[in-house]
Parts: sequence; structure tokens; C-alpha cells
Amino acid sequence: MKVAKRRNYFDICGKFQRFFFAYKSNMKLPASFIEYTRGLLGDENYDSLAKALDQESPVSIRLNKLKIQHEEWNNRVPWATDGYYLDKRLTFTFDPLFHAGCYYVQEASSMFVEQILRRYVSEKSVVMLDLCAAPGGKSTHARSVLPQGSLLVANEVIRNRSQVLAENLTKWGNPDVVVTNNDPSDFPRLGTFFDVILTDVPCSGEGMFRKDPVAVEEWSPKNVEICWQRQRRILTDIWSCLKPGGILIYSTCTYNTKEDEENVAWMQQEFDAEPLTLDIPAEWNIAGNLLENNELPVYRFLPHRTKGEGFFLAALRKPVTAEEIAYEPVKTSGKKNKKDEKPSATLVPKEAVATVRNWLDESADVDGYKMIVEGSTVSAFPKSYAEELAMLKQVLRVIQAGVTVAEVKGKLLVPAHALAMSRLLKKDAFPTEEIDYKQAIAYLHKEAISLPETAPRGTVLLTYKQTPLGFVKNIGNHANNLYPPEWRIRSGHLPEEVRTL
Ligand SMILES: C[S@@+](CC[C@H](N)C(=O)[O-])C[C@H]1O[C@@H](n2cnc3c(N)ncnc32)[C@H](O)[C@@H]1O
Repeated sequence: MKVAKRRNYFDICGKFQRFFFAYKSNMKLPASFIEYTRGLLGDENYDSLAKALDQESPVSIRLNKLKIQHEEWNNRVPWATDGYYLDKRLTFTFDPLFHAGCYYVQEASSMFVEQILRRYVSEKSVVMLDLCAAPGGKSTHARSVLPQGSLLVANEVIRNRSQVLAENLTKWGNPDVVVTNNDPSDFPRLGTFFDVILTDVPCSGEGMFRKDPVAVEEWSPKNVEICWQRQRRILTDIWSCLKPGGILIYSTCTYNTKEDEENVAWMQQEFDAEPLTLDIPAEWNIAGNLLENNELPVYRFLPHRTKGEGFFLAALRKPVTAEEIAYEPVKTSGKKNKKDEKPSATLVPKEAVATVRNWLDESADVDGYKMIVEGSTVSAFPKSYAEELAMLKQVLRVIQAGVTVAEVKGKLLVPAHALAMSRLLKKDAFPTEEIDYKQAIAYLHKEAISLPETAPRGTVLLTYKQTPLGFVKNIGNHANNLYPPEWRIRSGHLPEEVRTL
């Protein structure tokens, strides 16, 4: 479809007042949003959009192929290999398979990122940055789609959100991930480091109005202004980290052209970037550019045309002739401080590292992983990216790298919960006990579990529907629960009707 091209923002918001609407929405939307968006889309399209915003949001999930082997189900999200619409919302909090990382609850339109990755990032392994990554929808998705041998750096500037990001990526189970907690302005010292950068920037959130009433409350024309300017600052900071020939994916969940087309046109001009096109089946109903006299290839999801929320995406390539910028190591004063004189004492004996290595699955290319000992923990990280990790650690606040495999606690070597979630876990490294739904929920509440008399003593891996859920230490009359306390289900109320995958 061709929707009406954009008129001047202020013409529409300020001078041009309407008193009669062909369709009046039940959702209370800000008048200036209605005026502007009606001008942008045209009456007919705006009325359809308003109607769609009064419907319930579709529910969709993305399955994790590392954990669930599935035949193709009905109701697939057309642009995502493992994305599915559900008829009804599941009781996600009370579904053990959700906590085991078997699926991610993700809005369908935003799964479109997959199309760019499959078209432009499929041939060789890459180092990809997801700059604004929490809670991790697009990071977990990218991790499932990137070519084998790629490294994903997932960053989130807000500290507590970066913990949620780390949790979701841990549950997703792919070890080739680094999680950082930095402002975009911290990155340029890395030089031209990344082959692919995803900037799913903070935006005015118009596309989320139906799902999130707070987005409506927080919206204002002033906030739109703040957003597009902040987006340009973020893009300026991060563009210098993209390798020549590298790809930047830009996305928002908003409709206005200031944060969308105008920012993409600005990048094209400012950075001499090449906009990239995709061949999209017409029946997907994805809309294009809404700016007048502008043919930039951009991909817009409008809830009355596609089953999902509002979403915008464009991709640009950095010229291959662009300058390569070297990484700038941190300069030290030359004086050694006390901390530098001795490497920090490790609390992990060598034999323990050898034991831990045996917990990893040989069929998962464990030889490609280096065991890293820091303080009392042992992690596994891809050897081929050891140098990149050292640079990232110099420049950024790395909060997680690879998979934590074990921790030494006193004289004990305790397997980490992240190992239970990881594809690196050797299936027979620990005795396992299959538990039922009631026990699984008790485990996720971090309650003590009772295992059958026949269960072995010591560390036991609990599985639910044959999927690893986490470890316990079985001491006979009960088993101590090793589930991370900060991840436990906090709600004590179990709904009467529970719908699980
Ligand atoms: C649209 S959300 C990201 C959603 C995420 N990509 C996903 O798919 O789950 C934008 C993120 O940007 C972060 N953010 C806020 N201000 C920022 C800034 N100035 N620079 C970078 N990121 C910022 C927010 O905390 C938020 O997590």
C-alpha cells in the first residue's frame, strides 16, 4: 500500500485542528499524536490503525532450537523461522519451560530483525554488538540466527536492566556472548571493532501504545524531540566502532518520521552510509517510507496491516573505503600500583579446573573453549575471541563473558546454574532426576525439594519434560536448592488455570 506521505509536523500538530474524526478510538491517545499520525498516514489508514489499537495485542513467542526440537507448528510469524503466534496468553511466570529458556516471549513485528541478518550476515562468522539490548529479545534472537562461530556483545546502559539481559541470555544457553553495561559514548575507544551493530534505540514508543499504557502517558511532542536528538547522539558514538563494509541495523517502536525516516536519511548523509534493501513478499503487508520525495528503503510495521505492534527498521552499510580506526589501549601512568604487582590470587585449584572441563560436552566443540579462572569462578569462553575479550575488558564494564561453569565454595566445587542452562553441558556429567510440574514450580520458588529414596546423594541435575532446570544438592531427607535466589519466582499466588507450552 501507499500511505499518505508526511506533512510538516508542526503544521499538523499546531495549526491544523480537526473536530470530527471518521473513527473515534476507545483508547485515550494524546490529541497531538492523533493529529500528527493522521496527517502522516491519511484518514483511512489512521482510522484503521485506531481500530487496531482497540483490539487485543497478539501474543507471540520465539522457540529456542537449542532446547526444543520442533516440527513447524501452525501460526508461524512469517518473517521469523522460530516465531509463533499463540491463540491465548500462556501463564509464562508459571511455565517451567519458560524459565528453562525453551522460548522467549517477543512481540512479532520486532522479530523482523532476522530478515536482515539472514540476507546480509549469513556467510561468515561476525562480531556483532547489540547496543541497546535489555531485556534481550533481539539479542537472544540474533544469537539463534548468527552464523556459527560468531560472537555477540550485548550491551545495556542501565545497570539493573543489564542484569536482566544477562539472565535472559544465560537461559538462552549459547556461550558465545559477552554482556556489558556501558553508555554508547564508552565504545569508540574500541576502534572499528564490530562487523554488525544493532541499535534498537530508546524511542517515544508510539508503537507500544496498545501493549503498554505507560507509553501513552509518557508520550509528548517534546519527548519525540528529545528522542530523535538522543538517537543521533547514540548513532554518532557507535558509528565509529563499525568496521568498513559493516552493517548497522536501526530500529524503533515508534511511528513518527523524525525518529524513523529522518534519522535514516541523516545517517545516509552524515556517514555516507549505503541503505540496504530486502526482497519482501507483498503478502507480509509491510509498509515503506512515509517521507515525501524520499525513496530510502525502510520497513514499517503498522498494527492494522501486520499482526504485531508498531515497529520500524532500516539497515545501512558503512563504505568499504571508510577509515579503519585502531583500538586504543588504556594508558597507565607507568607506576605500578599494589594491585598490579601480583596477579589476584585464584581460589580455584588446578585439579578443579580439570574436573570442570569434564562437565562440558565434547560434541559441542569444547576444545574451542578456554577455561577462565577469576576469583572463585571458572568460566568457558571461545578461544578464538580471547583477544577481543581482553580489549572489551579494558574498555568496558563486562558483566558476563561466556558461560560460568563452576564456583569454588570452601572445599566444594559447585556447578553454576548457567552450566545447567548452557548448550555446553555434558548430558551425563551429573546424575539427573526428572521432576513433575508441582516440584518444578517449588524449585523455581527456591523451596527445598524432596527427591525419591533412590535418587543419588550429592549434586543432581533436575529436568522437567527432559529439559535441564537447575541443580540441587541431595542430602537424603531433602535436597538443597541451588537455583539463583535473584531469579526465583516471587509471586506466591498460583493462578487457578495455568496454561503452559
Ligand atoms: C527499545 S529498548 C531495547 C529492547 C531490546 N533491544 C529488546 O529487543 O529486548 C531500548 C533500550 O535502550 C536503553 N537506553 C536508554 N537510554 C539509552 C541511551 N542513552 N543509550 C543507550 N541505550 C539506552 C534502555 O534502557 C532500553 O533497554
